Amino acid sequence: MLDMSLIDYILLFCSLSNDLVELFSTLLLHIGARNRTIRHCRNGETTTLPESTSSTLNNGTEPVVQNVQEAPCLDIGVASSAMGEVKMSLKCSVDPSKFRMPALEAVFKMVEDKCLHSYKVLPPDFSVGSLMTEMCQCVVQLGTEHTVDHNKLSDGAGNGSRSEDGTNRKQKAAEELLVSNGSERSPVNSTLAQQQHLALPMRRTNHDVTDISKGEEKVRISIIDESGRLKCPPSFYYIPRNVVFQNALVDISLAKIGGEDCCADCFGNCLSSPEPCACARETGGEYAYTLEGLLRPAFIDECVSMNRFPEEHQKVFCESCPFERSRNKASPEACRGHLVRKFIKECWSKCGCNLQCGNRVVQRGITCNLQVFFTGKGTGWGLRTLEELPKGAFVCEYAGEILTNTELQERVVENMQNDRFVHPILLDAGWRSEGMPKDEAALCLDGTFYGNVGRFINHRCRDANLAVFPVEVETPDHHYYHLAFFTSTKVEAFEELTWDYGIDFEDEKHPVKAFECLCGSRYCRGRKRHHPRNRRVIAASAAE
Ligand SMILES: C[S@@+](CC[C@H](N)C(=O)[O-])C[C@H]1O[C@@H](n2cnc3c(N)ncnc32)[C@H](O)[C@@H]1O
Repeated sequence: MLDMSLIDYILLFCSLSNDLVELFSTLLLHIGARNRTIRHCRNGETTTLPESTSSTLNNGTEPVVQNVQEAPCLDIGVASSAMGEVKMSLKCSVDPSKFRMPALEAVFKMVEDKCLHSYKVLPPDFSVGSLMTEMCQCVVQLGTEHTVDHNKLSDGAGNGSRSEDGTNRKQKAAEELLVSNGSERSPVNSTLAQQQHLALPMRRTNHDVTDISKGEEKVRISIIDESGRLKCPPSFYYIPRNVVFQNALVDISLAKIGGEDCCADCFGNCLSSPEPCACARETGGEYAYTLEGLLRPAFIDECVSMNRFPEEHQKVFCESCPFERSRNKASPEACRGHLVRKFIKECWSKCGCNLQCGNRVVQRGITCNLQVFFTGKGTGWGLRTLEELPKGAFVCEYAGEILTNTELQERVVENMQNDRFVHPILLDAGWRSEGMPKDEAALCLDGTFYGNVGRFINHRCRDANLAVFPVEVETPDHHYYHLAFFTSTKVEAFEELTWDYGIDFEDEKHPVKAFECLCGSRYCRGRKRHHPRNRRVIAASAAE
């Protein structure tokens, strides 16, 4: 359930604490000259109570005892004084004989746990305290700015409620806002376009809106729409690194890294030492990267060959395949096999080298000049490079939420109902070494709600210019790993970056084949097929 309003949060909060009286009266203390109160009942009714101009608000020292009804109501009050101070209060009915004030910390903790359990997708930094702070900020913002209706702006992860015509209201409102500011953003030529960027409806207001990463990456990542449509991509939370959604067991611990899995005795840059260190063992005794920081051509060429001619490469077959079970739980088909992938292993915290060591490329993050742009080719938004990139250059990771296969199944069903994209990628590249994991252990990455620029990379059949690699950084096993994109060929400035999702467009039951491919490649596998738009689910397997 993604359309939870602030009031729902607050109601939930109050239902948990079983009717708190003026719990947040300490948020902003002072006398109110104008009071506005909304009564919100758990049966869904909302009433605006008459505005009052009393000089005081009940400060909660006397419990306000309303009738303890079956559908308890919450009064949310905001009062402002002539001094410019604002006081917010929540009043709930309570049976005083049964009520003892709980500790505020305990209440916050309980609400946070409950929210996570009930609503599944929450910002990683969600807390009731920040929620209440945001509420205060909204009051101040709405009360002090009259030129822009901020109520219309999305503050969430693209999960705004849907209006009757099925569109996302928050998204629409953001678009309206952009249109209203459109004089600055009329269609532009590509030179101008580099400087003019589309302001996105982001969650916080105190960051550079022309940087889609919200300052989370070392480089600014601009976003642009040269088509003049003045639309935004569906909003999402930018995360530069993967985060566990809920149940995925990702064991990142120093104790798990044995002496043979790190190079504790190294110093400086491992690549300049005469002998390859222990971290190069995974890649056959030679480092995956060159001294120039590029992925070696042999790695790239093998990966490209795997994508083009999968039948010529080694595969493992599951007895009971988690991927097939996620496609059809009742009667899963036989496993189609998972390609045995070559892993890259980077040095990490237990190694003696430094962060600038040549064997630490992915963990240093994005360094090239990227831009999210509207392709205008029917493929939606895409990612391009603004500088020429040589073959083997690291571009970005595919970052997202780490889910178990079970969680993924639930999410796919939920989002199909809501007609929303999901972008999961199965982390199956290491299944050979551990046997086949159970659904709760099989991991995947989903960049739909929380993701980085990787979520904008479009598919191209066969001759894509990116190749994706499994990269071990913090964990020595192949259960959890990073997915990193490297250029598979030289890429010109302003060229779109693409990768081959590995989609079998002929496979009717495959959740991946949900779009008609418009990649434009001469090798295109999916151009002629047309699929219903409401099956827009992408589940590219890293092993395909
Ligand atoms: C991971 S997203 C890529 C970013 C996406 N274009 C966007 O606007 O957010 C994958 C979705 O992009 C679209 N897409 C990607 N590659 C495509 C292609 N070759 N042809 C048509 N649509 C494509 C499809 O709608 C697909 O579901």
